[in-house]
Amino acid sequence: MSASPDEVRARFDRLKAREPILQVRGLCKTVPAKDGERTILNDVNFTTHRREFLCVVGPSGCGKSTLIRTIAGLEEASGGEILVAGQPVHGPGPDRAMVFQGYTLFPWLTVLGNVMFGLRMADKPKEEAAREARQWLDLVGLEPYADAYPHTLSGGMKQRVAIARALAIQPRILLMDEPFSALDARTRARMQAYLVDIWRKIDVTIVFITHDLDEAVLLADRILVLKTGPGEVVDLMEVPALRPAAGRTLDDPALRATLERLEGFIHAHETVVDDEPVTPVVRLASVAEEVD
Ligand SMILES: Nc1ncnc2c1ncn2[C@@H]1O[C@H](COP(=O)(O)OP(=O)(O)OP(=O)(O)O)[C@@H](O)[C@H]1O
Repeated sequence: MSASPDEVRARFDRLKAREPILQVRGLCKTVPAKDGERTILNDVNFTTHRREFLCVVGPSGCGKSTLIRTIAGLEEASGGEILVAGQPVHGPGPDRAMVFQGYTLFPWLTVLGNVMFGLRMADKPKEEAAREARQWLDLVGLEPYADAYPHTLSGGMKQRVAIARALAIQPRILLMDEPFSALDARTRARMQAYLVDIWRKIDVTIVFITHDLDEAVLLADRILVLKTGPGEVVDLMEVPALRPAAGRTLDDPALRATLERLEGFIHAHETVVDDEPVTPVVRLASVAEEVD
């Protein structure tokens, strides 16, 4: 059943009254090119609030990864600024953690060792780091696998360890760059449900890149829509539902309408980048259909 417009309005009023955690102001990114330079991101502006779940969508090559990597401090902005809890970003920091698409666990460390890694780097004593790491593993349902090595785990389990490892340093923002796109549709749907469950229990703001518009509509509070050539914001869309995922289904007419609007935006702004055709946006199954 759709949430009433008044309920949705009240929810977004509450969300926007929360402390801004991520402020992106006039962000530009240029890179050297044959004929001078190429603008990848142009004047990107948005604000994300505490405990918000923001999805970022846009056609291939529009600069989604560049945006999230610049927020992470892995790339330098060419102009503008990024503030996390009011502080300017000048490089990577413990207030932001990233989960990538590929499996990035350290293969020579156990699951527990992987989750302890950031805690040890932050000089936590070994026993305290192990105790905390076990709590994070418990949160993602993998405490029984603490002593296993990554190669013995399924793709979904590896990403749950990666999420636990990222959250263990207690970041303000969890940055996720297409974290589930290498997973099959069923596992992906389960991971979406896990992620929302975890996010509800902890104080973290999520910025989540996806190619999959269904995934964005099922997961997000708001969806940042980018276009290509150069990457610019075309909309910051509020998803008209009470909360992400649980109970959301694309049978809900309001969500269906949001999805259609998103598809319209993406198709209208799909373009040719550097004379190469752009890969079409992929849609996968809905959480409601797949989760057991
Ligand atoms: N350091 C760089 N030097 C040159 N070009 C770059 C650099 N970083 C990114 N690009 C180009 O900028 C564009 C945007 O790349 P980016 O990976 O951010 O897009 P994306 O929206 O994440 O793409 P996809 O959806 O395909 O993953 C691409 O055309 C890419 O080739």
